[in-house]
Amino acid sequence: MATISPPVAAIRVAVRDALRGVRGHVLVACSGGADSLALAAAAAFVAPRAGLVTVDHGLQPGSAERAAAVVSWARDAGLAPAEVATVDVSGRPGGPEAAAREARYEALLDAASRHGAEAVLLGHTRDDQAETVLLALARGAGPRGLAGMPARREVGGVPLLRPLLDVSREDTRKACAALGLSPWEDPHNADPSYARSRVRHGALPALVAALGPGVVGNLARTATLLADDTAALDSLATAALASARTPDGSLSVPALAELPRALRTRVLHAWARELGARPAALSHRHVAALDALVTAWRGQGPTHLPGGIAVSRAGTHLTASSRAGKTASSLADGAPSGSSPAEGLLL
Ligand SMILES: Nc1ncnc2c1ncn2[C@@H]1O[C@H](COP(=O)(O)OP(=O)(O)OP(=O)(O)O)[C@@H](O)[C@H]1O
Repeated sequence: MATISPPVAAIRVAVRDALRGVRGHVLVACSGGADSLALAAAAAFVAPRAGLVTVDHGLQPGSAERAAAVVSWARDAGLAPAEVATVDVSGRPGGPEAAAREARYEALLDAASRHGAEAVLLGHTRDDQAETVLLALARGAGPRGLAGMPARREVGGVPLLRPLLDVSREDTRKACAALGLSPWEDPHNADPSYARSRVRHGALPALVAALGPGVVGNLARTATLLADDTAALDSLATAALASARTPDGSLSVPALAELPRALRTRVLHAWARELGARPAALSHRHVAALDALVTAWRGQGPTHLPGGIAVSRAGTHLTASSRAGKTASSLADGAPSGSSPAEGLLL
């Protein structure tokens, strides 16, 4: 009897576990790299119905050929539908990486809705999670950033699943080798002009050399622990925001002032997003300035948030207005920043 290689088996188990309760059709987002190729091969084996989408960003020579090769493999592997989504990344805000990511997620969500997929599967591994945590630590992120990438997150009504967050990158490579698959090597992954690449090839190996091989798994575990804490605090903050709200859409300063800082800053962050501040542009400085309107009030002027929103203290209320002259309640109703569901997604 043929034996299955342990990495292939481990990845199939991880995918099966992630799909527990999913009866319908799922789509694998596959770049052709080892991680998502191993994921797609496992999904073809364990999912009741799985298809594949590969996004062609048109940013590298040969990207169309790569996409066509991935789709051709997927059809042979029994994944249906298997399709290329071609995206235009020009004219989007942020750097080229952020633009490509946003365009990619939009295309994936669009494919999911066209095909009525119950979920989209992404190939992020434990190593990607450890890199994400290190990058977050280095930029001084709070618990939300240190919580890394969620195993499940709903965006625009579509669950995005990451079944491989407990699987090492080495195992996805071994699985591909065991299955006779030749993954595509993304040249960006080795390009030292990207911080993630420097973490992958420099910082993380140095930490492993200094502290031992458990570092990668431990960083990833930190993300899981903080994700639990963050989810609990977020639900408390949602309730606290509802209690601090007044009928005209402003927030009650006394209600905010009595909250512990950890909750208050979450409430203010959530309110700023609701008012239309783009998540990617909203920094801890904006939230600290909002907090000062509550806790360090000395008659200061308004706090300006990304998206042309100004928040002022008026007596015992925080009120918001936009450059266009809208007030807090109409701002919150209208999602004025034009943000897409894919914006602000953590990769
Ligand atoms: N061009 C693409 N088309 C479809 N999905 C993609 C594409 N690029 C990335 N993805 C999805 O996002 C995940 C993370 O991609 P990223 O490039 O950040 O990591 P990676 O470790 O290089 O992954 P991989 O080895 O699968 O390319 C991939 O595993 C895949 O699910």
